[in-house]
Order: sequence, then C-alpha cells, then structure tokens
Amino acid sequence: MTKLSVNINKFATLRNSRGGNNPDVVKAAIDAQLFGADGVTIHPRPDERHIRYQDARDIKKIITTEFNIEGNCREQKFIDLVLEVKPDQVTLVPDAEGQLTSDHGWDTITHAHYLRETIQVFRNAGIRVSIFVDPVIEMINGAAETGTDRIELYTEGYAREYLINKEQAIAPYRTAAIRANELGLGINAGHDLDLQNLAYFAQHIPGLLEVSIGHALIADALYLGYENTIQLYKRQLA
Ligand SMILES: CC(=O)[C@@H](O)[C@H](O)COP(=O)(O)O
Ligand SMILES: NCC(=O)COP(=O)(O)O
Repeated sequence: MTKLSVNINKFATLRNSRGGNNPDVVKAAIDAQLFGADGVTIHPRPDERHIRYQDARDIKKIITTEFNIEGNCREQKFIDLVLEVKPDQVTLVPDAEGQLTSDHGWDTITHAHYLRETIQVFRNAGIRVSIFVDPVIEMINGAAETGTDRIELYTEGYAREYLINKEQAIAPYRTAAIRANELGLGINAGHDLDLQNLAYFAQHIPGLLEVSIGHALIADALYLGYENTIQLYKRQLA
C-alpha cells in the first residue's frame, strides 16, 4: 500500500507567526505517527520561514516511522543538515532562492553531472535519495542515469487539471510512472494532493510507494481534526 508521509511545515508556519512554541512541531510529528501516518516530511527552507534546521534535529530524536527531509541541495547548509540528521530519505528539490513554494522538477539532463555527484554523497551516508521531477519521459530517463533511488512526481499540474478533466490530468503521470517502473526507479509523489484528488491518483499510478502531503491535509485538520484527517487520507490510499 502507498505510504502517507505527513508534511508538517504548516505547523511551523503557525508557530513562527507568534514566536513561542505553539503549536509544537515535534508534537505534531509524534501525533502524526500516533494517528497512523507512515512517515513525516519536512522541507526546511534557507530563510527558515517555517521549519527551522533545529526542528529537523529535534524530530530525528522522536521519529519511529520514516523521516523524509526535502530541500534545495544547492545550499551547503542543507547538505550538512541532512548528513548530520541522517533521515531515512532525502528529497532533492531544485528550488530557486526565495521561492514561495516548490514549482518545478529537476532538469535531469542539464544537471545530470551535478545530480550524480550530489546523490552519491547522500547514498554513501546510507540515506535513500529521491529527486523531484515533472512527469516528462526525458526527465524520467535522465533521472535513471543519476543513480537516484526514487523520483518524486511533482503533482501540482495533476491537481490543477484534475478539476477540469481527470483522465487528461493523470495521463502524463501514468506514462511517467510506467517508464520509471521499467527503469527500476521507486516512485513517490507530492504537491497539492488532497482528499478530492488523492484516491484517483493512487489508483492510476502503478508502483506508487509514498505520497507526502502537507498544505491540504493541515487545512482539512482545522475543520476535521488532525487524527480524523490523517485517517481520511490513509483511507484514500487503501
Ligand atoms: C517539494 C514539495 O512539493 C513540497 O515540499 C512543498 O514544496 C512544500 O513546501 P512549502 O510548505 O514550503 O510550500
Ligand atoms: N513533497 C510534497 C509535500 O511534502 C507536500 O506538498 P503540499 O501537500 O504541501 O503541497
């Protein structure tokens, strides 16, 4: 079954808006696990506007499920943090500086050499590597050349198109997933997945190992409660 990794960035956004430690991001990670999540994702950004680097260290101490740290590996601070914390998985995202949120995958052809070298650094440390990619065949083929363990399909386009035409929305993702399976790449996915579009995505993507979901899940939790919401998302993957 596809694993649900809860992205807790938005707990940190709320905490940082007032200083102090409410809500407690470490407790958010503990509770996500308690409520049935298969893992916890964080995406520290260089300005630490939500997750702080220290949060990664603190979460590592309590994590009993899978810990996934996403971020921009062009930042040496990010590389150092991941090598220090040693999560189960690092997801490399080609964020530009000051970006509001992630909005594109790697060009795995242009950056093939850089990716190969960087991925090896993490793999040598025993950390599984996933790279964020658009559902484009050339990029999937390129990903296989980098030595990455997995790809994370960037699903913002799917989420947008799903509202108009779900068959059309899923088509490039399914084609990309079939190719990734042929190449022996593991498949994760994330960005803008929600209660409306998740089940259809999971049903049509062969070999989908993990989804990481934050924004919509935390927004739903405000109305439905954190435990109930995690259970509802899990059910979409059953
Ligand atoms: C890579 C990805 O799609 C997510 O990590 C997403 O970018 C969440 O980051 P923010 O919470 O900073 O928007
Ligand atoms: N990798 C995607 C992620 O962690 C969460 O993205 P979103 O659900 O906050 O859009």
